[in-house]
Amino acid sequence: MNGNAVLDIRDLRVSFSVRRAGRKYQVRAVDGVSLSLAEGEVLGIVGESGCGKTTLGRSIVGLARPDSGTISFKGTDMTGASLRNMRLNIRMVFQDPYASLNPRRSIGDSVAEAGDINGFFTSRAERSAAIATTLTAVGLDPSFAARYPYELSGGQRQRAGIARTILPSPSIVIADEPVSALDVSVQAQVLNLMMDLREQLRLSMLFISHDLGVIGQISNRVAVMYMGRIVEQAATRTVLDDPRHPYTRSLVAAIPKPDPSKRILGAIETGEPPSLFKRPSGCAYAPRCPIASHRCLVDVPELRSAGADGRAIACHNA
Ligand SMILES: Nc1ncnc2c1ncn2[C@@H]1O[C@H](COP(=O)(O)OP(=O)(O)OP(=O)(O)O)[C@@H](O)[C@H]1O
Repeated sequence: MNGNAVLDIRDLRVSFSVRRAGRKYQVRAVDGVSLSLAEGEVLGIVGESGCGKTTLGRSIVGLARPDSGTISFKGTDMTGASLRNMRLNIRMVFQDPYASLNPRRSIGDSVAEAGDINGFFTSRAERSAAIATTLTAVGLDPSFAARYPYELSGGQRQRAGIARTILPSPSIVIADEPVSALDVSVQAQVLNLMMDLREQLRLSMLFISHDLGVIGQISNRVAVMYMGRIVEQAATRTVLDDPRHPYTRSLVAAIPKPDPSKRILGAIETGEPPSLFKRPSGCAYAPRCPIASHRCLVDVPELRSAGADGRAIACHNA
């Protein structure tokens, strides 16, 4: 395992049994993912809808059961065992704060829930003070404790959703598309809040998004996912300035750039979007890839380190 990693994932596989047109399929949502997250680091996970990003995040917080592989927090494997206290160290912010805020509970009760379940507060006064401090930390007035989710705007609700994940203060936050459902005008405010909290609380973060532009603003490193696998991983600047995997190139090309000299050429995809029901036998990206060769149709490329900057790529031809 990586020496200073707070989170280390090895060969994680998560699949679902799905019925379609009378037949039973095994959908491999996460198909052999390995990654590590260093203390204080923000690792962006990017890829299009259905590539397995959410399933990866959910399995780390114990909401999806892995078929195999290991998930270690500071060196202790969390798969299998019921390690409730350990789970408090890793919390998840969801795209839709309604998914984590119970509409019938006050914001204060929702924010305190993990602390309540785990006997974190020794008195009512301590609990109220912790709620007030946490609401203030996410930019909400302490009076929001008495309100209900329907009384809040989208941005305020996501702030409350974030407050819920930092009481008690965790080591790692998994943020799953935390700004995608918000108006563009409030997206930057919530991203800034997450960056401030990361610094103040010394959080490590897995930041999941389909939008490489958003990931670029917030992450130190990026892992690009395609059909359940990581196809390229490198420092954020390296990925944005010099993407090598043809899929990463198409994602970077899709970020609007005013300067034509910065546009990436030769990144046009062909073919159908992927379906996990028809996984190609070789490289999963080959049917859409502009540089695919015969080998790509039969031989699945492994993620291999490529270059001194920590870059790894899974491509025969990049
Ligand atoms: N509980 C489930 N039962 C069956 N299939 C599932 C389940 N959860 C996810 N899947 C399937 O696993 C695949 C990966 O889904 P996942 O939500 O992890 O992808 P994603 O990249 O997060 O996409 P999105 O951004 O649309 O949420 C998809 O094909 C999805 O339909």
